[in-house]
Amino acid sequence: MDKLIVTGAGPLDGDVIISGAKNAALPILISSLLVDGKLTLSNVPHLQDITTTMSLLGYLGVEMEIDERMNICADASHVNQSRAPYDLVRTMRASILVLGPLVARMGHAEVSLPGGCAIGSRPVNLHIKGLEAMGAKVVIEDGYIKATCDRLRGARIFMDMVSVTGTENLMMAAALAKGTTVIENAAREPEIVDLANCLNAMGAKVSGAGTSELVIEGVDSLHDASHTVISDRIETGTYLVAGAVTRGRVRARATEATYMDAVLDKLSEAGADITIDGTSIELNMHGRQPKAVDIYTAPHPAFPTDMQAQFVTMNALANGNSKVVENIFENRFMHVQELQRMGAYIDLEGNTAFIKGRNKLRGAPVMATDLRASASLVLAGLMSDKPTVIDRIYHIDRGYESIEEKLSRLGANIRRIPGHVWDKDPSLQALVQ
Ligand SMILES: CC(=O)N[C@H]1[C@@H](OP(=O)(O)OP(=O)(O)OC[C@H]2O[C@@H](n3ccc(=O)[nH]c3=O)[C@H](O)[C@@H]2O)O[C@H](CO)[C@@H](O)[C@@H]1O
Ligand SMILES: C=C(OP(=O)(O)O)C(=O)O
Repeated sequence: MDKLIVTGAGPLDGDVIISGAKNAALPILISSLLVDGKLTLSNVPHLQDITTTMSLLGYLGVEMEIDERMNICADASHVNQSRAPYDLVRTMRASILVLGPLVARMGHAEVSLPGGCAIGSRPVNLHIKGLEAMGAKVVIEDGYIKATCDRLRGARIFMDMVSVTGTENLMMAAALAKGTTVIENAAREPEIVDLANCLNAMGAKVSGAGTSELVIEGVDSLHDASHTVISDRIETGTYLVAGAVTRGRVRARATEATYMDAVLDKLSEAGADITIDGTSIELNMHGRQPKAVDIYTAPHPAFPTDMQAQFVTMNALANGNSKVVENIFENRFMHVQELQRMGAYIDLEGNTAFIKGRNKLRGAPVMATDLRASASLVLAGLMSDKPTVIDRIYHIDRGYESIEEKLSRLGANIRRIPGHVWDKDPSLQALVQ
């Protein structure tokens, strides 16, 4: 297995180009299933999750062309499968998003219960309840969600928890339903708005995206369209925190500050100078140690759970004490144990991490347990006095495009060691003895 080795190398300084948003690109790519024609996408990030989604769509009969700049043309004219097997959906949570489009388009879907980051139990009851309200008959058998319906019909759906993929699944299903669907307590994330914009470009009638009431007037069919995926606000936030942790200066380019109020607000509170100029966001610490900040995760526009782990690392390296409360997922503190191995002072009590900041951490062999946890370990390695060897980095490759190249360009000391090189090199192995 590949590993990352990160060694502290002083303040980061430079520009980083932000990729398209994973969590927008995945539902949008999957929305191609709704069209008897072509969806052409640009600004798609080069990530393992995109490859996984393309394999799944290919299996379902979507023909795909991709160029070297990651422009993807998905042609779903010949979709001939409505079963998404375990092997293709087990590594990625977003695979559940084929459920709504397949029932809407084919009248039938069988989707294996999905995997993804092990950050909580992550049920899909709201996806199922919403489809049932639209007239689908749904059973769970042998690990598969099996849904059937001749034609979905519009319905009034109340989501009793705010669910991002739940809202997306139902929005896509409702686009081809007969009649009008209203989703109450819908998620308001920028990725929801991006999906709605893409669906509307295909001829759907979605309004209210970005508010908690979505109205979708079903249409009989959708048509060819092109769409550019929005920038990744979580990748942006991660590089800005890298700048904060190392007391440096990082300018994130090709991004969008309006998606990021909660995160930018906390970085300012931590003592960063933040300058927004068009599609660039610059963070400058002027050599200062960040100040500890309290964090409470909640659905957008509040502080995103996908930035919690990175802020735990920042607080572990900050001046002062802080608490970080995780309100979305019940098991999203697995990075804490690894950060403790690196010398971080963190006490965990239920869904709250109590953190006492310190100047530096100590490099250690650590294990990536999920996507953002992996990022938090890389950030910790940037301020450690010995090499940090991060194992199981396939998690990070799900969501960060070329992370070692982007960080190296900012001045970080980070190397990817392919598994076969690691296995044959005792000097590398000595780093974890
Ligand atoms: C591919 C993608 O976009 N992933 C994001 C998406 O995940 P995902 O869409 O899976 O997360 P949800 O918004 O659905 O989850 C929010 C909360 O609702 C609960 N819930 C959800 C669905 C359901 O049917 N029943 C239920 O109880 C979940 O257990 C969780 O406690 O939003 C999360 C919250 O911002 C992010 O961390 C993930 O990066
Ligand atoms: C949790 C995440 O991804 P997923 O929902 O695909 O597991 C994430 O992007 O942080």
